[in-house]
Amino acid sequence: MTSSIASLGASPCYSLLLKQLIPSQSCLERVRGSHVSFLHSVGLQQASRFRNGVFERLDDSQKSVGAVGCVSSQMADVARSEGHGRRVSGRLESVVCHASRASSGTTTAAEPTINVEDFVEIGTIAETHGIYGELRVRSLTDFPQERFETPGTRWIKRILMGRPSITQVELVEGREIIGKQSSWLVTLEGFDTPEKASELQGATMLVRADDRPASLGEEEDYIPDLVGMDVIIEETKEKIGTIVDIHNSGASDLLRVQLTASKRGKDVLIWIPFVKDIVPVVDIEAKRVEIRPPEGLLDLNVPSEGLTRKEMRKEERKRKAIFSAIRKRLTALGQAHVLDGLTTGDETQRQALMDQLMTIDFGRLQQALQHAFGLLSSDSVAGELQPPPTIPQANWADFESWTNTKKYKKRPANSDNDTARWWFKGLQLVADGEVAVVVLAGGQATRLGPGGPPVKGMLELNLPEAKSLFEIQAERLLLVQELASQVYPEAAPQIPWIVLTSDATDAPTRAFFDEKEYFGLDESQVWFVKQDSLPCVDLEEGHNILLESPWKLAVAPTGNGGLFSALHAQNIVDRLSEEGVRYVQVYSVDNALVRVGDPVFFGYAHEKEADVGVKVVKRNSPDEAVGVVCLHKDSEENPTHEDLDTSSEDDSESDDTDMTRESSTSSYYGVLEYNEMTDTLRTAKEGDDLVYRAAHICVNLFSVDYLMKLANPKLELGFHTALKRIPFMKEDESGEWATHVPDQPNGIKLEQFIFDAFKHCDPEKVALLEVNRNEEFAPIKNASGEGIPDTAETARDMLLALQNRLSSTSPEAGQDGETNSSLLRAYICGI
Ligand SMILES: CC(=O)N[C@H]1[C@@H](OP(=O)(O)OP(=O)(O)OC[C@H]2O[C@@H](n3ccc(=O)[nH]c3=O)[C@H](O)[C@@H]2O)O[C@H](CO)[C@@H](O)[C@@H]1O
Repeated sequence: MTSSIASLGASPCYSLLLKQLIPSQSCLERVRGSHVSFLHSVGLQQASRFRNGVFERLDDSQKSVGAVGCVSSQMADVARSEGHGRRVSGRLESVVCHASRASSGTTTAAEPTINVEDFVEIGTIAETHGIYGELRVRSLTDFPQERFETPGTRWIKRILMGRPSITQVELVEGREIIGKQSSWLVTLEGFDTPEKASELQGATMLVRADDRPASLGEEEDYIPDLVGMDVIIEETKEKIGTIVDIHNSGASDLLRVQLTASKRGKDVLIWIPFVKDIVPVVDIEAKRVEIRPPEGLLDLNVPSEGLTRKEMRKEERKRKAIFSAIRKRLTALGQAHVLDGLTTGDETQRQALMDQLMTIDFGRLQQALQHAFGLLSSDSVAGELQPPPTIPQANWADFESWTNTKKYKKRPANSDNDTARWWFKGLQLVADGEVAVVVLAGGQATRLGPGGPPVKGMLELNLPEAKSLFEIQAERLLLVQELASQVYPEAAPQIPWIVLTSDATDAPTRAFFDEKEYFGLDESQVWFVKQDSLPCVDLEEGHNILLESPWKLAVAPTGNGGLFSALHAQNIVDRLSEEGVRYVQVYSVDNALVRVGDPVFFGYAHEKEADVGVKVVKRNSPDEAVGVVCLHKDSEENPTHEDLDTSSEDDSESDDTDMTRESSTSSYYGVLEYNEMTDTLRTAKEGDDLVYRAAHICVNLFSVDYLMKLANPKLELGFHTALKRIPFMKEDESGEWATHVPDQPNGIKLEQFIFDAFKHCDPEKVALLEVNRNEEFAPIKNASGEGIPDTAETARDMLLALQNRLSSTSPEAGQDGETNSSLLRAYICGI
């Protein structure tokens, strides 16, 4: 019972390989694993800590219920996403094939009832392809050739009328699509038109569980074999529970184990890393695994033995009270339909719905809707608009020639070369630990299409050495740290790199950083911060919340402006301030040329005593999909920097009345987003130039003082609406749940935009800086394609062009400052 799992990540020979039919990365990729990713993956950071090779539980008063709730909610998520909900509940549910089978080509009604558990999932059907009804399938199996190329019988699982329906189909042929993720095009008999094939969009493809794949390798196990196995303590031979599922956290596999009721209380589930050190014996014949749990592992999430019945009843009452408040609120908001799932489904599904409801701030949803529709019903660009006055430029051409002289290592106090002066001031701020960087890597990454990676930052650019966006950005951070410590040798700066993630991107991003060993950065300097999500609503009057299933609300991340509430909720701004950080650069992950930790930007903002910094480039054409920076002279009721001086604590008394004061006039910077601009503004010209030509490239800067000010709830950013096609389920008049896949936008996602935070800053404290688009702006917004702008290919070409241009001016060999100069070039090139 004393073995440590701290060493597990280091030694692949400890690993057991899983061949599995549920989502996984390749087996070899999953042999790593560490306590950090394990804890993250099960969401237990707050309930436990790992120290000296031992899992410790935190303060008894907080941990148990929270941790159990957290895990049960995660369980439910995994169960839903992998379609194993019934397995968890331990019930075999008979599923009657529905009438829809008859309309599905060659589907058959030969079997009146089918057990879901007789099948395993091999893929999900993403979309139709071409005019002959081909279907694009995302592989969930380790045997894709066998499953998607070999003709024969397969099965399709859909949710029809709120229930799983399984139908038989015949695979005619299939072929692989080369891309970042496994994806296959398959043809199914009878589905020979796009219309017919579209009936299967969103469905899951199955094979019978007894349809075993080709032989497994040594020490490889088939996940369906593991489920249901007994879990035995190797040392004592005591049975402690049963495996109910396997979850792949990206970095390692985790066994979900239901503890034996008499031992640990009812329905307690724990996670056990599936690595050889902890699970040394897997006996398929005897249907048992033997484990050697590190101290403390089995106690995670188990209700404390110290928790008295009274305390447990108290917790239960508290939970009921919270839930009753949610019910009332939903009823008052006219959204009580989201509770319908509580009267159907099994216990796990109902629990999942309850857990999700408890995580949603419905008051915030209501405010967001009011704000968004207020904004829509009035003219969103009301008030007087002006382009910004003359914007200073970062002049790299001058800077480059300057760095080729022996002055490079000097620290000019007052250079008349602005860019050089800003650069050195910025390096000093870096050396003194006064800067941090945020990468906006939340959202849903849907625009890169089905072949794209799960997270934009993982996108690899096809450079001479393939590198992901995250890697390019991390290297720049390392370079700028190095450059600062060469000029200030006493310093060894570590710039905090804050990674904004969302529900969709959090787990894969963490796993990727783990797998890539933080790209050479110190793990402690990378801080992950997950943004909130809000429910999506339908377009119709009343704006009902859309349901993904009877037990799951459709939710979406709150836009990149969700950064601010996430930073405050997780105390990041306080932490930055305590660590002496004064400026934070915030940039979009999808810009391949972004100068991460740019000393010029920091130095410039510092010199201007700015609270907000905004990099812009000249807008290419009226049709370019970029927001434009402009100055508003507005008259409205919302508070701006002139209405509120939040620096004084004493303001609190007058706050409420201030909020309802009559409108005032003030000016502030903002960005008109490309899809919110009128044609007149978009195309307005002054001679040959566009009037609104300062394109927002989503590389901004905020002082920590200003971030503190934004914590004032009255300065919460407003919400914008994004119209989307959102598949949903709805109960019809006969009480059956039906899936709807709209072909037109039917729903609304509510989003905050990062640049709306400029509004609360005195324009005098906003420092705009024009940079060269060829050097600093290579956005990746679209999936690759002939003539398509802003793709991985266009970004790669820009990086290579910049590198070629700079290498033609390489410093002379042996010249003083050569090393620094080449580091500088590497920083400027980005590769
Ligand atoms: C709202 C916003 O900033 N729009 C800017 C964004 O447009 P764009 O249309 O790219 O804006 P998106 O909101 O899609 O994404 C911007 C960045 O924010 C991140 N993200 C997005 C949503 C979310 O909930 N969480 C999150 O972190 C994305 O990962 C991305 O890194 O970049 C363009 C330049 O390329 C600018 O001209 C636009 O003004």
